[in-house]
Amino acid sequence: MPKALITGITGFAGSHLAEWLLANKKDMEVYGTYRLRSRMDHIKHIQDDIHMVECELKDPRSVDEMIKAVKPDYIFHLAAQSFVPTSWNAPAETLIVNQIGQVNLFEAILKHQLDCTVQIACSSEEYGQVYAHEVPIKEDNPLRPLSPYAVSKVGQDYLGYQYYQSYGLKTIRTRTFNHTGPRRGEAFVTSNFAKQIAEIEKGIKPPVLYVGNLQAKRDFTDVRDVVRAYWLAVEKGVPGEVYNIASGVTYTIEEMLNKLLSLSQAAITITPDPSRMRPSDVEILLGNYDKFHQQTGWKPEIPFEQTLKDLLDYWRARV
Ligand SMILES: Nc1nc2c(ncn2[C@@H]2O[C@H](COP(=O)(O)OP(=O)(O)O[C@H]3O[C@H](CO)[C@@H](O)[C@H](O)[C@@H]3O)[C@@H](O)[C@H]2O)c(=O)[nH]1
Repeated sequence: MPKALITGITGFAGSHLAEWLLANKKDMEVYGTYRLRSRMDHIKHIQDDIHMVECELKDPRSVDEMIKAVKPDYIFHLAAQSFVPTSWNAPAETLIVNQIGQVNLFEAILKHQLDCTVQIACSSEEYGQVYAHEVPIKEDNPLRPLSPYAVSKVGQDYLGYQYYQSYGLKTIRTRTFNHTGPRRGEAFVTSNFAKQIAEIEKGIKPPVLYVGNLQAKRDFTDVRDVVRAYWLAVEKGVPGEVYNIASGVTYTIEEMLNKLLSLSQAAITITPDPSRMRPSDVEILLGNYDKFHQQTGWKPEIPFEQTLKDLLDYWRARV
């Protein structure tokens, strides 16, 4: 049986991808890496159907042993320090986890001469400073990263390119724009606002919702559409290539907030919280996903309103 390995399977996208593979690729064995301190809540319901392997990506020996033991046919490299604000507080750690972790993975694959396809979770944050005439953004847009996180993803992206060119490692880079849905970490904006609304509805918190920069524009895709794209990337994508995964629609964070508020009966006051502002924030992300659509036929299917409703209901069931 072919084997799919998901780094970061205990996380948001990783757990959704594992679910999708179990439901749609019945001839595939699903493996995932975890660290001793990983929380298992997101995969508890599927733990009997997947194989979990302990691995610290920062440690080359740990990665080497994991790759030697699993020998995957497909790798979905989703594990990362993925929160932009953390990257200003911990830039070195962000670079080590994201870039060195990936180098360790690549080196282990080469050492064990695996013939596997590796999807790399790159990011629209890499585009960073984007000018009005450049949207919707195509893959050949200049990369002008505005955070240590974005720089770390540029590094992952270019390492993917370089290992393909140098060694023929079959990497496929996906530059995914913002994605959300149930299980989204509460630090990220959609989940953070949805959780605050759910807490206000339950009377756990006063009716005040704290916000950062509401003028930023983001292109949101449902995580369940995104993980389907990740499978199509390894199945139909061209090794060495890079693809945008996006919805092709952009909303200001304020418009997204208003959509969430319209799903609630609660009377809520919006209050700016200066600690939520960033040293520099990407003003607009709006992706052109034509290249990926032409290669794989993928397009997003779940409407944003449905995604936000599912996310709010997720928090309503938890707070
Ligand atoms: N987190 C957060 N963001 C806020 C808030 N208020 C406004 N924002 C704004 O909401 C936008 C989205 O913030 P995040 O949800 O934290 O996501 P991100 O920085 O855009 O990064 C996400 O998308 C990338 C792809 O573009 C991913 O690569 C990254 O891992 C992450 O998922 C940013 O412009 C941020 O300033 C708030 O209270 N919390």
